[in-house]
Amino acid sequence: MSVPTVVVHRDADVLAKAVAARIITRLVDAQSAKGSASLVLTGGTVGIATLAAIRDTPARDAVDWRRLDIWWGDERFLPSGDPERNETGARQALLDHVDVDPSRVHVMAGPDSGLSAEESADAYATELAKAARPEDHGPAPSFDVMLLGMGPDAHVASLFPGMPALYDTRPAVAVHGAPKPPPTRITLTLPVIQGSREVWVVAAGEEKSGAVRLALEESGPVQVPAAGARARRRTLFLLDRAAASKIPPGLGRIASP
Ligand SMILES: O=C(O)[C@H](O)[C@@H](O)[C@H](O)[C@H](O)COP(=O)(O)O
Repeated sequence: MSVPTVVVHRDADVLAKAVAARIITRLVDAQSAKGSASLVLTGGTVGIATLAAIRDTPARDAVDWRRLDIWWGDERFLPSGDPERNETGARQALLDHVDVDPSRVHVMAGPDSGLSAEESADAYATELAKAARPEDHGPAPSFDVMLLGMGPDAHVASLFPGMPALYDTRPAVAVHGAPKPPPTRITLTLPVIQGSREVWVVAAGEEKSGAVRLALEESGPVQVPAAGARARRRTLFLLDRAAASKIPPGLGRIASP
């Protein structure tokens, strides 16, 4: 697994715009090389602000949105269209504004599908397996970019410290009793996160600074899930100055103006 590289931006607004530019470039490169690309979205303020920044970037038209597979790292187990769903936020911020292929937008089903949370997670795992290629060497695609927001408790996706999902080796699982509402969620698990080509953890604000430090040190992923957010090829921690304020000197930090 790759050692994280840290890039620090002035504030949350510049961070979102910088991550947006980085995503556009990464998707264009992947599509040029392979003919298609895959992107895993996250909920949370930075995750959604990044999507809105992509929407507002003229260079977004360099991406062939029809040849992009869009997945989610986690989802709140709520009915389709619920404003609290990560899917709803992503559609409003970006997906409703670009010409995505609906068959390549892979949503995690909510209760209105008639599935339980467990059944929804199993259905997603099946969809992941169908999309996996032999060269991915696993039960899910080796995603070009997996975006992960991070909570002040160092959770990523809906992998919260000490909870059973962190011990689960299935690709996607249901979460009950999540400390961040709503309590019932669907999440990818660490093996799928770690099978990605690139993982980008995005975080802004002083309240994330302690979790950032723990995540960059050799912490255990059960207590510090973001410490398990490591990719096959490249792991980035894309932060604002406030979230980076407790990083020990020399820990892979590349400061930007
Ligand atoms: O469903 C969710 O809530 C997210 O997927 C979650 O993992 C989020 O990314 C972090 O909690 C950070 O959220 P903030 O950026 O809003 O602090």
